[in-house]
Amino acid sequence: MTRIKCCGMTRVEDALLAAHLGADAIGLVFTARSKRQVTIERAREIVAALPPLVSTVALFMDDEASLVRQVLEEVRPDLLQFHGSEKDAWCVQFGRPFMKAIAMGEGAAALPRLRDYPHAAGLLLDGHGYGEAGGSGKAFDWSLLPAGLAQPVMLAGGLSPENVADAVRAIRPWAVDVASGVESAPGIKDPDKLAAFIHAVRATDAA
Ligand SMILES: O=C(O)c1ccccc1NCC(=O)[C@H](O)[C@H](O)COP(=O)(O)O
Repeated sequence: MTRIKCCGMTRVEDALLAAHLGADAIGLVFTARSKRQVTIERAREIVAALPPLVSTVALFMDDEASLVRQVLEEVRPDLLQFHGSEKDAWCVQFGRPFMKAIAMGEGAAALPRLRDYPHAAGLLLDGHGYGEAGGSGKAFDWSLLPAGLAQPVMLAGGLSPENVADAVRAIRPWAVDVASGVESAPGIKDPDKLAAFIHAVRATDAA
């Protein structure tokens, strides 16, 4: 079964809808580099409203360790996700499971970085270029992915209700992740797109 993470939640109602439609995880973006940045207060409201067994992922991009610690203490996410040039040793300092995003936008030049995060619980492969923010809506060339990566792969970057079935069939990733492809505006989820995205993944799994 392909896990589904819906990222860039800024409203309680969107996070609840994603959960009730069957999303496995929601993402909360804390970096100021994002158009989907949430305050700690709003993040706490979202986390408190979620039903059990829906995971919460806190995202950062080259932020201060003090912000990560504050979020861990005050929001209590299940998983961290680092989106910038953070090194494996830096990510490990928090003693929590983390995903490392790898910018795949440069094509084959990005492949060596897939081996740089031995302590990551998984790799989130995104479509933007190195140093650029996530949530870009850019896809990358899925055929670049080497077989037999040691860590679970979360496929991201330009996924939408229209292309996610192809992505799941082509890659069979551990999980898929979407932000802009299910939005009407940055941080505002479109209920129809959200439902269509989750349905497309589940239908592909079942086929
Ligand atoms: O979503 C953001 O605004 C964002 C900004 C800075 C760093 C990371 C960010 N999002 C990370 C995600 O996990 C997104 O879901 C991922 O980049 C896919 O986005 P999209 O291509 O829009 O589906």
